[in-house]
Amino acid sequence: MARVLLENVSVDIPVFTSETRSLRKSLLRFGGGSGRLKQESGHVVARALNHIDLELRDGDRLGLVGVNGAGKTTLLRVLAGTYPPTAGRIRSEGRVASLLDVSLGLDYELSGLQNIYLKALFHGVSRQEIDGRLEEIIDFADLGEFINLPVRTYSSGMVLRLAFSIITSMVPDIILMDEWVGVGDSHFIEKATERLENFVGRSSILVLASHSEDLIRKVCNRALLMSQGNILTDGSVANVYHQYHTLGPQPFFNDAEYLALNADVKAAVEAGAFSAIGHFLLHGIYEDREVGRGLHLSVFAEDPIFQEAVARQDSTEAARRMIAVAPFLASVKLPENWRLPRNTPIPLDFTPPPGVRLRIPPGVEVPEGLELPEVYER
Ligand SMILES: Nc1ncnc2c1ncn2[C@@H]1O[C@H](COP(=O)(O)OP(=O)(O)OP(=O)(O)O)[C@@H](O)[C@H]1O
Repeated sequence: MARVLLENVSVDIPVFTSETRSLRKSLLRFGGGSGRLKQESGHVVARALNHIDLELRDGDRLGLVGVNGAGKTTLLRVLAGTYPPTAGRIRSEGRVASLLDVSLGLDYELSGLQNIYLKALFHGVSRQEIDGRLEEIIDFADLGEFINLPVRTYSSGMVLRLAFSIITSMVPDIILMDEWVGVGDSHFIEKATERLENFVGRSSILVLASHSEDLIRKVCNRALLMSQGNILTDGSVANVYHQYHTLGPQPFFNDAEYLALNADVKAAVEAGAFSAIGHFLLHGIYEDREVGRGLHLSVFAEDPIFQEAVARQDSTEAARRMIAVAPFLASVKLPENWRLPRNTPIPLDFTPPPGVRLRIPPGVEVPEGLELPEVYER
């Protein structure tokens, strides 16, 4: 039985570059520390994962979905044990095979044959098990006489073939992959794809990060929508993509929170009538509802853009307006460390109802000379 449990896991990565000094200076100048780049005891660190809770069980084929920099690879590295969490803890039961850096752990001075033992032992495979699979590993790598020569004499494609052959000969419980590995020339790729499918099929848990929706839909039965180091949604692949395509990687819609706040919807979803996001786009957005994170749709009562979209029954446009305005509402709680792009448009055309205050969210810059309306908090 395989199982993985992440509790409140955060990862901060120190950023050491020649720019660091000036980066530190600009952080000081802009009063930095609230966003994804923070100063910690004189160093600049990037928050790559932010308070992640996640449980994986037998049968999970988890797809990691999100834009560049969302935290997918970092999450895989934490699961692989390459990045220790800065905070929180991980418990994992089962043998892990990571296809993130397949050639990691090879010694280039040793022969291919010696490396088979070295790398397999490194992954916790016993000598006896390796003996039993040796012939098959060598056959698959198809390196001919090179198997007895030092790996430093191999081309990069040959190194990958050897490493791939060793890893995929294992029988792991948990497989970690960043995109579907493609190795070697076209003939080898064909062989490798078949081998990879068998390899994945034998595992109990798969975690696959990919920008290919087709691949995730084909391989996975569960998905996470990640953004800025946070998990926004954990649910079925269909729901995650539905949300990703309509709302984008925004923090304002979370299935669990929407259902907890709207008991009637929860009942309908449990009865199988809708998914949470499906209900929201078909019905919820037209009603005065709590969306989550302190966002209530009644704040759009006097907004012509939102109301016109609702009148046209254009839920996508209404949702777009919602996510353009929501970060600027003082009552909306953004995830910790959430930071918007500097040039995010400020919705100056939005008029809130009396008593509702607006603010400039972390990360957004007010263009020089722009007078903010009265409703913005200073
Ligand atoms: N080695 C590193 N040095 C500095 N920052 C890093 C490093 N690795 C990750 N980060 C930070 O962590 C964030 C998450 O990166 P990660 O590589 O996990 O994203 P991703 O979702 O896999 O992106 P992509 O789709 O581009 O592969 C990045 O925005 C970056 O700020």
